[in-house]
Amino acid sequence: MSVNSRIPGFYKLSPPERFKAIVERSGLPEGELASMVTADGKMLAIADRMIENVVGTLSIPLGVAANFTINGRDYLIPMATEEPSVVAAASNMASVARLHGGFWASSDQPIMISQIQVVGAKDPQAARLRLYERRQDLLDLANEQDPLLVKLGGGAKDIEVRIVNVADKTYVVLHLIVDVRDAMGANAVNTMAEALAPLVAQIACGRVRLRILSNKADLRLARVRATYDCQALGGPDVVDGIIDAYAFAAADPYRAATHNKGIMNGITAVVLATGNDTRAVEAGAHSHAAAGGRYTSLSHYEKDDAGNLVGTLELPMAVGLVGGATKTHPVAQAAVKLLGVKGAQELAEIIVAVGLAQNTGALRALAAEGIQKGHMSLHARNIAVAAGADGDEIEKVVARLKDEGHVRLDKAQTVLAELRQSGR
Ligand SMILES: CC(C)(COP(=O)([O-])OP(=O)([O-])OC[C@H]1O[C@@H](n2cnc3c(N)ncnc32)[C@H](O)[C@@H]1OP(=O)([O-])[O-])[C@@H](O)C(=O)NCCC(=O)NCCSC(=O)C[C@@](C)(O)CC(=O)[O-]
Ligand SMILES: NC(=O)C1=CN([C@@H]2O[C@H](COP(=O)(O)OP(=O)(O)OC[C@H]3O[C@@H](n4cnc5c(N)ncnc54)[C@H](OP(=O)(O)O)[C@@H]3O)[C@@H](O)[C@H]2O)C=CC1
Repeated sequence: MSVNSRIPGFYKLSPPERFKAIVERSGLPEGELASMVTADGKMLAIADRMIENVVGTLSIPLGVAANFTINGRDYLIPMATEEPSVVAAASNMASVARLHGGFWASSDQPIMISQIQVVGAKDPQAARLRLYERRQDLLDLANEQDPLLVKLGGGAKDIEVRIVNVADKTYVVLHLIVDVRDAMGANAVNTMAEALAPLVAQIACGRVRLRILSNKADLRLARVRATYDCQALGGPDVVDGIIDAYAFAAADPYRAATHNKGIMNGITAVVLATGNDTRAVEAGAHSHAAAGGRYTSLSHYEKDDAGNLVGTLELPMAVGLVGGATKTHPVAQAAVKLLGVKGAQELAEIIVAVGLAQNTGALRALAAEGIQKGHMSLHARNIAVAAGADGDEIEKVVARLKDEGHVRLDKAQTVLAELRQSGR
């Protein structure tokens, strides 16, 4: 059935009114869409302020990874993800890393880059130098936009001016380099870039087009290392298998994409749980993986003298504690409280530690028993539910699927039918 999606002023309705409108337009029974609107009134009101055209909320499971020690301190780490076995794998590797002191992490100052694109400058090379000559004026104007940030020790710190050539065009691109302290910083630096645009256009004798941050936040790297005990991982062959898996990802972009997806399983889950911008972090990660001109592994693995596995990971980590959904979503606020973090850099360090643990967990499984055993046995619960199992039936179906080694929907449906027929 086709739906007429033109709804003038849809955004002006309340969430219940919008829901009524989409039920009418969809032609579906209300009951089939009712799960969209299960949030309580308070949460619905919060959601309605967070984004546009809200009808309801989507609950994503929130797990807490155990066993993490980072820079000598223990953390309970909230992770929001829909994917089974992610939290288990992170907790598992954190307990192995713990045997050698856990994760050791560090991070750069929270520096973001905002880009101002100038088009039509007749003398781009000279324009570039004129912009450098006015560096202090530009920084002063930027800092007038955010006195609080400056008071906190942040603010615009420097400029860089690049020439970008595309076909027959030349753009003069000014980078405003801003210390955003405990913010993710997008809004803060975008405000500065927009305020600077007229002066930049005047100095460069061109016209400004884009004024927006770069998600290639490569001045804001977070890094982590951990030593995983050889025996606890399963022995020297597993360690060698992990190193082979890493070498494969380092050399082959097809494998690197999956390898890095495994890292992002952990990273995105913590970024989301803390109300941070998952797309910004993901864009930063993948641009970093391709920084050398060829897409490759974000992590590295090697052996120490005793044959233990040493894992390292380094990537941009633009996360904050003061802006975005971190301040407006009650679950994100609770997640930040549970972590007990004092600043954005500490949060960034925790997130990369989870990314490394997640990556090592997946590689260990791949190098040892294969991914399906652990992942699919935890996924079996989803399959049982998808087959229609309810209450006690779920664990019974899961047990049969695992015993018989087939975690598949058709098998789950057959098992469920048999259970119901036999009345067990
Ligand atoms: C799932 C495990 C850990 C089981 O592994 P296991 O050896 O059966 O676990 P165990 O029963 O010996 O328990 C060891 C520890 O794991 C944790 N653990 C164990 N079970 C649970 C559970 N049910 N719930 C929560 N935590 C669990 C827990 O910390 C536990 O310690 P304990 O608490 O007993 O002292 C293992 O099979 C594993 O790590 N598998 C890999 C899972 C994975 O990586 N999933 C990601 C999804 S696949 C993907 O998207 C990415 C990928 C794979 O393509 C990336 C790539 O290719 O690189
Ligand atoms: N490409 C991208 O990634 C884009 C992302 N976004 C979105 O931008 C949002 C993040 O922007 P962000 O600038 O972090 O958010 P906010 O603008 O909400 O927060 C930053 C502001 O908070 C104030 N502040 C208070 N205390 C501190 C502190 N300790 N450290 C730093 N600042 C402090 C500052 O001054 P003051 O109070 O004076 O403002 C600062 O400008 C996210 O929701 C993201 O999704 C938006 C556009 C593009």
